[in-house]
Amino acid sequence: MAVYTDITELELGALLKEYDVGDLLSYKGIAEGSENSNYMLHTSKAAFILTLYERRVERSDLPFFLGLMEHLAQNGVNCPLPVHRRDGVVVSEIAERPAALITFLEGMWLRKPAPRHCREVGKAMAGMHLAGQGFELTRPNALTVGDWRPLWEKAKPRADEVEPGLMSEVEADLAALTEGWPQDLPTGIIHADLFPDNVFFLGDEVSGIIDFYFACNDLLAYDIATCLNAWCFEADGSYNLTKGTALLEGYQSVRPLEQAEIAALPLLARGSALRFMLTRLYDWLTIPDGALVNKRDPMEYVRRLRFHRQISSPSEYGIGIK
Ligand SMILES: Nc1ncnc2c1ncn2[C@@H]1O[C@H](COP(=O)(O)OP(=O)(O)O)[C@@H](O)[C@H]1O
Ligand SMILES: N[C@@H](CCOP(=O)(O)O)C(=O)O
Repeated sequence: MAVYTDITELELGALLKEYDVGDLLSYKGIAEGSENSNYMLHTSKAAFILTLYERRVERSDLPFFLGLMEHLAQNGVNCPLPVHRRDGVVVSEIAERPAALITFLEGMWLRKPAPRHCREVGKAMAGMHLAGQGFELTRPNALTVGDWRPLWEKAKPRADEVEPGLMSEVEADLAALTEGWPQDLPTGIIHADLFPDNVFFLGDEVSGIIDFYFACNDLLAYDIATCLNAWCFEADGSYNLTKGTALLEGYQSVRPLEQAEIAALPLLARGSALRFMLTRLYDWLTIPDGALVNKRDPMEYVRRLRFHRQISSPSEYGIGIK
């Protein structure tokens, strides 16, 4: 689930008076998601999502996230559009949380994406990277290579509870990634959490991208690495080369990769696997059992890490260097 904060009809009715969105007809909490509280709203004019920002979202980052959605939507990306209040402001407050009203996107996320969907998400991601050019605000990635060590130090003492030997295994990854992390690759706006649950489809077409709350300026190819991890592995932990090839071909049909980006993929994929393993591990160890929050299995990403460690060429992901 992700409804950390309850809101009353009275509070919501009062909030909606600030907007020109009609009268409240119904609202309900949305079980999916993990970071923020989300409510689905129907008003006499349309359907909306109200997000209350809860966990890893800093209030000072909201102008970046909401401004980015507006910029991307204006530049051809199907993503939610933040609704401005009558006074022009987009960040409101309800139940002592910062909150924003955004437009509702049709579609559903795919539990079992096929190669054709991976191709489409590759295209959509490249389109988003191009559309991000020209966005005037910047935000450094708060979960990149230099941020992994402090997160790891918090989880490390109990890591072997999850899997014996994990502590030394991760230490070796951190050392290798810190040493070899690429610096001189093309940068821009990345989504940084483009998992299947953040991409909506209508039939076989991408109908929208949501959840920009990790978006930042970073290496564009790092976003691709995250997608390879999130879209191209099977439930048994094996890499699906057909899906990887489709995703990379889809991406390149919109934005061809530089040779250096292709060469860096194994390291970037390993780094991205470590990043998601670390946040999952931290949550796994700190969120009490029985809490109404989706706890995601860190071992899924430990297995990805093991796969990336033994890669000797990007061709194993489905792309060759010329
Ligand atoms: N703009 C939107 N249109 C339709 N549904 C949305 C929209 N934004 C969020 N949702 C719904 O809310 C769920 C959680 O949203 P998400 O942004 O992923 O939350 P979190 O940041 O907590 O992970 C999504 O899986 C989807 O069902
Ligand atoms: N995608 C991340 C967790 C963030 O969840 P989201 O619901 O905000 O996409 C993971 O799988 O670890």
